Amino acid sequence: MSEKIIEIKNVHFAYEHQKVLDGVDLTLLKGEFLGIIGPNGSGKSTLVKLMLGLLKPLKGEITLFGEPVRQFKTRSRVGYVSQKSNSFNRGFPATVREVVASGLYGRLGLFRRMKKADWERVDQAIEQVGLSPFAGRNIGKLSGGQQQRAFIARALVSDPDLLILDEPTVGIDVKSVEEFYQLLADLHRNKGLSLVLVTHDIGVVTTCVDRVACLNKRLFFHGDSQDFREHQHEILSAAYGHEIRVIEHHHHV
Ligand SMILES: Nc1ncnc2c1ncn2[C@@H]1O[C@H](COP(=O)(O)OP(=O)(O)OP(=O)(O)O)[C@@H](O)[C@H]1O
Repeated sequence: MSEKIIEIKNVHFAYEHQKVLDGVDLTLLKGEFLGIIGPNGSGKSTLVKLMLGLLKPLKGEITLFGEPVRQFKTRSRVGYVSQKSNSFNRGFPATVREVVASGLYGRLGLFRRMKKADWERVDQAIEQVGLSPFAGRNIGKLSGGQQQRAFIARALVSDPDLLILDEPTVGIDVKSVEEFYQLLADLHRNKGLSLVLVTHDIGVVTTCVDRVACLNKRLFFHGDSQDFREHQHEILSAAYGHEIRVIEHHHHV
């Protein structure tokens, strides 16, 4: 059987008195690409923070690479790009190379000097996301889509086995979004990376990912994207609470 990268069992969570997650069970196997969808405020980012051990469940268990997440120490195995990564101040004084290098600090310790081999890894990660021509440019002087690629490179520089992306395409134009999904599909296919993508783009989950989780406090669906496609109308109406029309996207990945 494939290795379980993430296992979430009967997880409940509340902020003060507001119940946000109610009995969620979810598994991510090695090499899987999971898309998490759900309406605004349905608990997606909270679930991601629980997966990362940044929040503690009220009830239930979460393991990462087979270890209880709160005790998990090998942080470099997990790359995380949060929703807010790209709300960067235009004047922020760091180059793409420096921002990407900061992804190694967790492993190296903030004050250890970067060696030549470390800078080579940085440049390799920058190349992987197609940003080599911008490596020396100030991060604030890139477009939103390019900045997002820089944050992916920062998450990739420690060579993680798992990449978690929380709504990474907010505020990015259609063409850059297409390229971005292409990049994720390549990483998934060619590097065997396990991926979790939180998105509002239902078209993407029906075309790019292997597995879909549809959340609104509890899971309304967790299964293969093919099954999701066949039943998406019922699943989405149940989870979003009203009839929604899915606009078909054709992502060429
Ligand atoms: N730090 C917090 N303190 C109190 N309530 C919070 C906090 N973070 C989120 N919430 C509330 O918990 C609920 C779930 O929020 P969460 O961010 O997990 O949803 P989401 O599905 O990621 O939403 P969106 O799609 O809008 O980003 C929301 O009602 C939100 O207002």
